[in-house]
Amino acid sequence: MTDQSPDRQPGLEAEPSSAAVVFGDRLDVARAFTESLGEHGEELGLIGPLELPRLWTRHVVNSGLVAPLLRPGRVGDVGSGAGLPGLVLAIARPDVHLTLIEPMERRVAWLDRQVAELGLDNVDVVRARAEDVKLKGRLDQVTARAVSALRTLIPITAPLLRPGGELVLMKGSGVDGEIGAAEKAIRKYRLSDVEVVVLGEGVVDDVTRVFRARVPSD
Ligand SMILES: C[S@@+](CC[C@H](N)C(=O)[O-])C[C@H]1O[C@@H](n2cnc3c(N)ncnc32)[C@H](O)[C@@H]1O
Repeated sequence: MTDQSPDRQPGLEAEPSSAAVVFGDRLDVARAFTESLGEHGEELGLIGPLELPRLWTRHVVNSGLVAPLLRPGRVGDVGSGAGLPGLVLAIARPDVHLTLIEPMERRVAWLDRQVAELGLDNVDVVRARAEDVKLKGRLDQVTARAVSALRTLIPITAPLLRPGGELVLMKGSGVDGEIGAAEKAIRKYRLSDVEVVVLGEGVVDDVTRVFRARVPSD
């Protein structure tokens, strides 16, 4: 563990050494975001009262581990909430454009404020549900975390992808069961190259799992 910020808020997890591995030269921006989320997240209803002591590892580093799966292009993050993983990925990957799709007004206001305060020019925030957002068939990749089970998440995320686009959906240890329950949706949206990618081995104690799949190119 390293603690770069002796003034950090009481209760906020000290910065783990994995943060430097994941964020590299973007660590200062990730640190500013984490400190701001630690300071305001609970009062704004963005994180629960138990999250401060694990904010870095369970949320920020966990989200940032997905960054190497993104390709330069346009990525949509469905249900960004506090900015996980979308805003964190925008911090880690300034070469990728992130569109954060979030229906709740208060969360959208938080995301807009963070984009401005962190000086990010590769993010836009759209207040909408995934089902209603005017981005059908436009995105190269779609991410999501803690929005819903795959069997309901695939039908609201896959339509946003351009032909040949890719789902990059963060999931917990029950992902294999979710894939089984989502068989019908996987067939309906003709997903191919379905795999579970495990990220962070040797870097963090709790690995991150991603459901990755491609929609047809035609
Ligand atoms: C449990 S929170 C998770 C937030 C964040 N992704 C995270 O990992 O902390 C679920 C978020 O998804 C949003 N959401 C729920 N249904 C949605 C939909 N149909 N389209 C877009 N966002 C949705 C909610 O407003 C909420 O911010």
